[in-house]
Amino acid sequence: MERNETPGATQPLEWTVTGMDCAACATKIRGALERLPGVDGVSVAVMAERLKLTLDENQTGRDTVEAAVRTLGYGIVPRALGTQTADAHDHDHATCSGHHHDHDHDHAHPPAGSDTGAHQHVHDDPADRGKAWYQTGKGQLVVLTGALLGLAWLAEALTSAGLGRWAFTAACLIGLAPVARRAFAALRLSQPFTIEALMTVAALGALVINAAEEAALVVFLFAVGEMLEGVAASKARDGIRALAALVPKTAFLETGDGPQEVPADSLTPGQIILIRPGDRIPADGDILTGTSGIDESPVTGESLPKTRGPGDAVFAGSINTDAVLRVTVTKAAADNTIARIIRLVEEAEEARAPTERFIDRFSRWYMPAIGSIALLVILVPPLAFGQAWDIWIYRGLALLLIGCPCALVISVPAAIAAALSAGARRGVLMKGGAVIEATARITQVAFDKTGTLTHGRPVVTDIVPLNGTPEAEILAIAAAVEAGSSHPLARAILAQATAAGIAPLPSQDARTMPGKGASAHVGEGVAWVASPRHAAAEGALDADGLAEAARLEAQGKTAVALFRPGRALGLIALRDEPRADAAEAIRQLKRLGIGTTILTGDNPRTAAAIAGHLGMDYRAEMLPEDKLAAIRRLSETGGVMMIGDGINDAPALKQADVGVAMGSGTDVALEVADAAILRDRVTDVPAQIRLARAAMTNIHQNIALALGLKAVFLVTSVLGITGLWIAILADTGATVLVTLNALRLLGFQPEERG
Ligand SMILES: Nc1ncnc2c1ncn2[C@@H]1O[C@H](COP(=O)(O)OP(=O)(O)OP(=O)(O)O)[C@@H](O)[C@H]1O
Ligand SMILES: [Zn+2]
Repeated sequence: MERNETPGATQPLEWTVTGMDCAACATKIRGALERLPGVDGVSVAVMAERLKLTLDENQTGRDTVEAAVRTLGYGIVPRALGTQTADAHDHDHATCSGHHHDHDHDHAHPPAGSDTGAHQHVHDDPADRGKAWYQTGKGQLVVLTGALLGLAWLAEALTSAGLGRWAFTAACLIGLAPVARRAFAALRLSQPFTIEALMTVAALGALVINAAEEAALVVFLFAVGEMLEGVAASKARDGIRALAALVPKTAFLETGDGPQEVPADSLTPGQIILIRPGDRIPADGDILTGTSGIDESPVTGESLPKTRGPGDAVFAGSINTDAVLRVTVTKAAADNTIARIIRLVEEAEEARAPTERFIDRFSRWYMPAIGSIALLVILVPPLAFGQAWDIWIYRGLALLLIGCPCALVISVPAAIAAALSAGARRGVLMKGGAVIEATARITQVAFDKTGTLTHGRPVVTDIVPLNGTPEAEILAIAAAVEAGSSHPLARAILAQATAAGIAPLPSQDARTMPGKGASAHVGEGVAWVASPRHAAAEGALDADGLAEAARLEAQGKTAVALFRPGRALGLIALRDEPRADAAEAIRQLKRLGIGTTILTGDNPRTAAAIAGHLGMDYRAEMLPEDKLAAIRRLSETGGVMMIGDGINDAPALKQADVGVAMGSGTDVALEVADAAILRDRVTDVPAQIRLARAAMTNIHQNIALALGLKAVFLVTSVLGITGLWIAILADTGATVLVTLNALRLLGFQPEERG
């Protein structure tokens, strides 16, 4: 293993424990590490099949933790904070770019932020990733125990009775050795109740009561189960990781003497790259020249190519379909959108759902409880009722194997990992199991209007002069005021001024009043662009002006007033078209039994026009704090989801049970909310809810399946109907069934059917 000689010794380190295929193992190690004496500052997160340790850089603590992990029979590799496992360095090159600029520098360049290439290689390769099943440790145990079992059967068939029994005993002991070693290691860390311990006791016990053949079979089946579980668990995770392989390895950098091929992860913001038609885009950037169709399906899940031209943003991993583009790089490889999506989903897999935490606590007493019952079953009938020891020891041992909580422990994380991947591949990102659970319980969805139900690209439709102000002057002053604002209305007004060839006047002291308007010092004094209501409240808009604004608003437009102290200069009307699929989305939500409301800062007439068209409730003229209060009130009656564009709705998004940011490419969208919808599709809102509901149904099925099977075999074991190998088969079977069931979610189609 490679030690992490990171300078800056006080930095917390992330270590990844490898070689674990089973969430139950992970839970066990976490238990052990959390109770290690003399180690502070360790935080442990269980991921699908590995464990992430974060510990303060403290040499003794580090050594203790490392030693403990190794004693338990696992590997441990450092992972410096800020790096990610998302990079595709070890992935199959055949799946990359397809355009053959594969070069030998593919492996040479770690992304910015990782300290050496070697680490990259190490932590991108936890234990057995990418190996065929027979090359993994668990696979080899299966082959070994299987071969020994076969030999033992052969020995029994071909030779006299005695030899067969010895062969089975040998097969059992050899296969059991690595398992027993881990059981003892855990015991030393005061973890007596582990799966390995259960297995070891059961197999040794079976040898004692002369059931050598069955003991060998049990060891073999245990090995098979562990391996299958590992294969299935890594499937759930690979779905999202494969995205990274879509970013090409190299890029054509524009240099003084022509284009030069360089590694994609050496690109830095500001560089200019050339992208040929048919190539995948190697970096996030803005188009400098060229107009082409861009297929963004890997990033946003949107399969229809969109036409993008100068000034538009493009994402790494998208496909440039028809023309040469020159693109200015805006993000280094490590924080391009696709890397952030992958990192987000990986982190989301760590964030445990409430159900998962419950299962965790449950399995902590489950194993000891079953262990005690097994002991009673062994002791009571022979001692109290003079029954034969053999029979009851055998039944007790079978019961012990029932105590294995694998299926239960893996039931939740497997489903969650699969659901997160299924969502992410469609551009619906959810930050963890808790978000999935909350989404499944939503009864109300509140929409912000601008940029969510509408395109968020209003255009100026009318300019109404007041008090004899010329139109050109209205635009010039309004544009000057709005130059300091990023509000969609402000951008529309600036765009209109540019289109009319009017330069904004110089301005100073620009301010914005959230939910009301903007102001600045322009020319002779201060000027405002604000809602007509605010203009009237300031005494600048008279009854005639208000009536004129109302007339525009009744047409579904948004009117703003340009005014100076006590004097209105004009009205500007803007129109923002509803998204084509908004009505369909609202209809689908209703069919899911979910109430819908618009919460908008816009005026009631415009809001009514859109709400009426879409068939939903509305609340208008809401200041940001009113939206917050409205969400709070809605959440008294059930789960509330708030959909916003992630910029000015941050408080409301936080307040809601599930805050969803909508809109492709909005940087904040990925960070601020509980979930993000990357394609501009309102129908992804009902899709997200359907996916979450499907995930919860899946989780409940899994829990019922795991507990149900255990309950059945608990009874049949006590009654002596089923024996040792059925007990272990039931455990393995349940684990595999549960994982396979979870994997169904990977293919879930959240779009409404029929
Ligand atoms: N920069 C601005 N320029 C002009 N008017 C503004 C500006 N900011 C806010 N307003 C006025 O305040 C009103 C409310 O703004 P707010 O940003 O809260 O909501 P909105 O963007 O219109 O709609 P939604 O709340 O649905 O996103 C706007 O309709 C507009 O009349
Ligand atoms: Zn198990």
